Amino acid sequence: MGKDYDLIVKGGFVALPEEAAFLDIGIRGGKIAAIGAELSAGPGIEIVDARGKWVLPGVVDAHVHLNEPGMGHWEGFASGSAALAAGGCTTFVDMPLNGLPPTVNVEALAMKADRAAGVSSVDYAFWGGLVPGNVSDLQPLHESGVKAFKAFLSDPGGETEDRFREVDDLTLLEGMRTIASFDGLLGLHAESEAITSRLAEKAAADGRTDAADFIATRPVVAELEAVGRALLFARETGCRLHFVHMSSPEAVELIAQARREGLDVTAETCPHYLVLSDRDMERIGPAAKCAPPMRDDARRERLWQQIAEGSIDVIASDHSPSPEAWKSMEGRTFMSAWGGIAGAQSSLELMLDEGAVKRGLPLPVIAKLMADGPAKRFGLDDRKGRIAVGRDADLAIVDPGAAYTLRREDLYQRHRHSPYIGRTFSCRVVNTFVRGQLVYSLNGGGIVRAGGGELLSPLKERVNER
Ligand SMILES: NC(=O)NC(NC(N)=O)C(=O)[O-]
Ligand SMILES: [Zn+2]
Ligand SMILES: [Zn+2]
Repeated sequence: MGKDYDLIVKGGFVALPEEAAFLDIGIRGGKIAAIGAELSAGPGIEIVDARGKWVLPGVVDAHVHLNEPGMGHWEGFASGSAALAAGGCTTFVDMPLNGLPPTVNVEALAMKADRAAGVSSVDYAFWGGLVPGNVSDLQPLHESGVKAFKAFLSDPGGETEDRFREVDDLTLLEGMRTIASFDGLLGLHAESEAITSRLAEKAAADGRTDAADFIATRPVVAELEAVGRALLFARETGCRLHFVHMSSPEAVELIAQARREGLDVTAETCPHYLVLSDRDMERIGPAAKCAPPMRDDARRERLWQQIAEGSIDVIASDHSPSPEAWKSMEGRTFMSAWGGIAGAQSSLELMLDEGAVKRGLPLPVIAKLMADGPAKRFGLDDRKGRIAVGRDADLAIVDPGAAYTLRREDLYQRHRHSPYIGRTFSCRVVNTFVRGQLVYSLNGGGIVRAGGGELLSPLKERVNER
């Protein structure tokens, strides 16, 4: 007779969907086979002692930019997935931009899948892009397994000719009609190009280049206008929408209202909008630059309330790395520095520290925002997102007593800048399991199993055979 389990994670404080409790998790063949108070450990079963630890479902980070193909010198699937694993993430969904070519047709998708295969340490899926001129590529991309489409309403930035571009209103409308026709999902970077670009021009003309000036070029109203316009188009087309990196509680409220009216729409925010403010952007400098910018403390606290009220569906890192030179004030200004936070490794620890420890949010709430919520929204919940029998054994084990101060050398990403360097965390990810395999061990050598990640929606034969 075969053994009941390959592995038992014993005695941890386990975040189930509805409650957290001291439980054992039995794992067999990479899946969760049993959850119980005292699972019996027969001969040959490996035991992981999780007493005194928190056991959470592995984070599903639905918003990262790992930059391959073409921009692997900025990040890459190996280094980016290592940082994610060290932060308790077991699945990511990679954005269609910042790599070259951008993922706006099936050919580009196949190139990206090639680069990730055998390289990523955690499981993954892909976004496709909606840009001017590619509406006819949306259905083929959908059939090739992209989990959602991304469009920018404002200029995504970057300097190359063939970079990802923002949509005009007609492209957005027609794209939404097409995506609705196959019941796909559209994710939006929602800031008004008309407002932000004119304010940026004026600032440039006046020689205003510092952090406060940058923040002033991207006001809350620019987010509200873009969200409002997209919701109007969603009413018109029936397209399902996901608003990425919402920075203001006003925008989250607009989305919540639309949902009450029956629209199929979700809101994402990121740890940086919850733990950093506009003042922190000024204090930290370009490592804390992103768009939309961080807001004032009152808005930040209101976002935490909206989390407690259930108005926010997804927390994602928006890990958008760049070389150090792009984040330096040498030869640059805050205004010309790269916009993007390279914080993937810290997402779960930030949410646990600031959410669970400081604000008393239950672990299941954090688990829902960081694993179950994104898994559901991005169609990965057949395998991912929960600690439940039958799901993949993807686990993040956190030591709630392992306070530490983040140093550059702790980071696994390619370029070691982060707005959180020097920050003291009250807890730390100690082990990350993907499908029952230990991938990251804080005290046992860091990344102990590289390159074992799987593409969750394999490209069709047709694509591979090209
Ligand atoms: N080109 C980017 O990666 N942009 C990202 N940058 C941010 N958020 O500052 C994003 O998601 O918009
Ligand atoms: Zn964005
Ligand atoms: Zn992004």
